[in-house]
Amino acid sequence: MSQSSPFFNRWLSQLGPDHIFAILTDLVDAGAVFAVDAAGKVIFWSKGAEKLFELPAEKVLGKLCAEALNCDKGRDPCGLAEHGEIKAQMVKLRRPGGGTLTCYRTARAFFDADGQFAGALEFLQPQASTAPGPAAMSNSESFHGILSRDPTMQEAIKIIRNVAETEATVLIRGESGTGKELVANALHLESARHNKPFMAINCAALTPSLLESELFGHVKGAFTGAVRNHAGVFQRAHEGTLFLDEVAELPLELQAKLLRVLQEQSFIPVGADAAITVDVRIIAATHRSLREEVKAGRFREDLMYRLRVVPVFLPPLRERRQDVNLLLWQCIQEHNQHGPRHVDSIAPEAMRRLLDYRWPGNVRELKNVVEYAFAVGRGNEITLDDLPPEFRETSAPNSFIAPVSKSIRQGNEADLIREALQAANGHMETAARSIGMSRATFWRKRKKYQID
Ligand SMILES: Nc1ncnc2c1ncn2[C@@H]1O[C@H](COP(=O)(O)OP(=O)(O)OP(=O)(O)O)[C@@H](O)[C@H]1O
Repeated sequence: MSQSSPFFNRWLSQLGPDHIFAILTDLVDAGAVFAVDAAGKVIFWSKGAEKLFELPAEKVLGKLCAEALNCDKGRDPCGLAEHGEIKAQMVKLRRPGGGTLTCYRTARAFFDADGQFAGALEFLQPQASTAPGPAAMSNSESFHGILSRDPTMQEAIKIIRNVAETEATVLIRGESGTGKELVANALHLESARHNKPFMAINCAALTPSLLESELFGHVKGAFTGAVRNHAGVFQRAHEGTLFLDEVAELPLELQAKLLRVLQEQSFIPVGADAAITVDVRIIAATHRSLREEVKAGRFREDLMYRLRVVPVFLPPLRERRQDVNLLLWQCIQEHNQHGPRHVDSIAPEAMRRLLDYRWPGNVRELKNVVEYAFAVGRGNEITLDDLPPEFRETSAPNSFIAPVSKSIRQGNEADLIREALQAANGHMETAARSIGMSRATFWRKRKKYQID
C-alpha cells in the first residue's frame, strides 16, 4: 500500500488529479503509460507512449487498444480482464513506421461493484531497460550472488545481514534449489569468519557410517579401508563455518554427536580415544519441517532448538514470480558473456510458459532451462521450441499453474475459490496461485461470491 501524508488529498484536489496524473506519467519517460475504458478503448496516452510508439495521442485516443498498439498475434482478449493483473509479460508490438518493439507489460484492471471489467491502466517498458546489465543487477538487487525482488527473500536477506556478525546458529528452510547453500555462503561472507573456511556437507547424500566419518573424521585402522587418518569437515572448518544441508536426514545416533559438538565444541573422531576441540559456526538447512520430524520421533527436540536459533525461510520460485524474469535475464546475460550465442529477447509464448511453470526444481531448474535453451536454440530469441519438452506439452497439469478457464461458470468458480482456500488453510496468496489467479482477482471474486 502506498503511503501519503494527510495533506495529500487536499494537494491532489488543489492541483487536479488529471494534472498530477499527467506529470506522474511524464516522469516515467522511458516507458509508455496508457489507460483504457470498459470497452478497451484508449482514453489516456502519455508523452512517453507518444515517444515509444511514435504515435501522437490524437491518432490513438478513442481507438481499441489492440488495434492502436498492433499487438502480435492479435492478443484478443489480452487476458487482463480475466487475471486482473499482469506483471512483466513480454509482448512484441509493431511500430506504425515499421520494425518491432519488445516490451514488458505491467497492467492492472479495475472492476465495478458487480465485478465487471471497468478499464485498466497499463505500463509498457522497452525490453532493454528491464533486462539490465549484470552490473546494474549486482549493485541493486544482488547480495553475494542472491538475486531477488521478492519481499520474503528481502526479509531473509535482512535477517542474514543482521545475524552475520553474531555467532547465532541459523536454520534455513526451503525446497531444493531455492538457494539455501547460496544463502549460507552469503552469511559466512558477511561474518567475521569470512576469510576462514566455509565447508558444506549434504547429510542426505551419504550412508550413516560414511557420513560420520565425513563429519568427524577417523583415525587410521578405525575400520577396514581406513588406511590413514582423515580429518572430517568439523575439523577442516575450524574457525570458519560449516553448512549442514538436509540436516533432518541425519541419523539419530549422529544427532547425539552433533548436539555434543554444539554444546561443547568438541568431538571424538571415529576410532580415536581423544576429543578434538573446534571453533565452528553451524548453519543448517532442511526442506522439511523439523517440528514435524520431532513429532514423528525422527529428530531430537533438543537438537532442533539448538539449530533453529534463527530460522530463515526461502520461498519456492513459484511463489515469487517476479524473480523468474529477473533470474532468467541474469542467466541469459551470463551465457551471452561466455558463449557464442547472444540472446536479447524471449518470444511472448515462451515467456508466458516460463512464468506459468511451477518450477519444482526452483532456481537450479531455471538455470538448467536457460542452459538447455542456449544449447538447443539458434538466433537471438528464445522461442517455445528452445524450451525443454515439459514446457511445450500443453497437457502437463502438474507442472503448470492452471490458468483460469473462461468457461468456469459462476457457481463452479465460487466452489473453486472455496476449495482453493480450504486447501491453502485460508492463505490467500497460496490459494490464488493454486488456481492461477492474481491475489487481486482472487480477493475481488471472493468478495463477489461472499466467501468467508
Ligand atoms: N536467488 C538466487 N539468485 C541467484 N542464483 C540463485 C538464487 N537461488 C539459487 N540460485 C542458484 O541456484 C542453484 C541452486 O542453489 P542452492 O544450491 O543454493 O540451492 P539449495 O536450496 O541449497 O538446493 P539443495 O537443497 O538441492 O542443495 C545454484 O546454482 C545457485 O547459485
